[in-house]
Amino acid sequence: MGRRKLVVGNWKMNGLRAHLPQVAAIGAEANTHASVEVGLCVPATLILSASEARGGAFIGGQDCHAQDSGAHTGCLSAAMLKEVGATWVIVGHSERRADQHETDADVAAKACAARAQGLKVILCVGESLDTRDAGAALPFVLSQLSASLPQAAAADWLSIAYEPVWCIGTGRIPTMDQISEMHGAIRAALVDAIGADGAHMRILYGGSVNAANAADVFALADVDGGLVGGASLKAESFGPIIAAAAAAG
Ligand SMILES: O=C(CO)COP(=O)(O)O
Repeated sequence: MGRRKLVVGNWKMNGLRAHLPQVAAIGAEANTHASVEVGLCVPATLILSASEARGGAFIGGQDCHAQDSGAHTGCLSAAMLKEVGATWVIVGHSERRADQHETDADVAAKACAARAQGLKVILCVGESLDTRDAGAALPFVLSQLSASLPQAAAADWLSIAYEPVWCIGTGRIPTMDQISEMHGAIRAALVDAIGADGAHMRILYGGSVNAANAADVFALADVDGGLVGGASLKAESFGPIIAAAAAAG
């Protein structure tokens, strides 16, 4: 479908100014693989300096509030992220759904708020191990997707990340068949929900992506790239993942 591969690092609560050389090195890797869109979602404290060091990579935030401003101590609006250089933001990461009790409706509202500021959005979905073991992964993820999907969802500003919770930071990944099945089901659900544009929306896989498994994952039909945690913290581990996406075309 001509979908450009998208590979995004999620630094989570990692990174101080001392790590900015890694942003520059990853930005340089991005420049050598221009066929791939590369980004880094860094802690909010690093967005400004990372956006000055970013090279060919875009810089994003890891969450935003659904409101533009107000009495929400400790929260950041999409406008605030944008002002310091973010062009993308992740919403609905499973760690926020678990730790901050974010609901599907919260996630949809955050995505809309980001869109209103002109930010591009990665919306995360994924099942727990219990749900997977109960044989309910597919219906769970599809229902989470449908309830989290923002109004006016469109491929030019929204991407989906399938991140099974049991694969995040565990070194485990689903089988290639399981990833294919889920991405195919998400693709069909997107086309169902938003029409033909759903065929253009990028669907990323996330959860223990590394240099050893990236080529196999990125070769799957409906996998349009990855959302990478631990392996994105250093250019030496993220670079080969970017290269694998470039090779997968
Ligand atoms: O949660 C993730 C990215 O958002 C995945 O993290 P890991 O790549 O460290 O498993």
